[in-house]
Amino acid sequence: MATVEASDSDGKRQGVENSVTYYRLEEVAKRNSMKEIWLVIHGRVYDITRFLNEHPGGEEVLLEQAGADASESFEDVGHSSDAREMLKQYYIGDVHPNDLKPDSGSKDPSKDAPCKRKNYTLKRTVLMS
Ligand code: HEM
Repeated sequence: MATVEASDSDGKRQGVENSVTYYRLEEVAKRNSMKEIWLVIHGRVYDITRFLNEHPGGEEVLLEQAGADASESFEDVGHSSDAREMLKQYYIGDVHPNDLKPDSGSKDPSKDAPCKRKNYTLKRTVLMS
């Protein structure tokens, strides 16, 4: 696996807080099935395999973004702060610095296809704003 432990250069872990695992985008791209599904949101990598069945927006939209940068579609939906809080439990590391786009991957229209699910409602956004 092409990962780099930030605090692991001498082979020893120096404490959990300082340890970041970096993933290359090609590594993330392989995790694109129901068996294992990773997403990138704002430069962070999430293993959402066990969240698939629990996602209130359904598993289909997550599978559409599997292995890719879902920053734009995640924002397009207008997810609540609860949803953002949930992200933390699926966080596994950061995108490798060499693969980061200047804007952390949130605005590249060629890569970030907007969520393709038709007619999802934004009622939560409206209610909450
Ligand atoms: C791991 C990342 C994600 C988490 C933790 C998450 C979490 C949630 C949660 C908690 C909700 C309920 C509404 C809210 O609280 O905002 C929701 C709804 C929804 N999510 Fe996600 N979501 C994630 C990724 C995505 C992605 C990548 C898409 C792509 C389009 C998506 C599409 C939706 C849709 C369509 C709804 C339903 C909105 C509605 O009908 O009100 N989600 N999500």
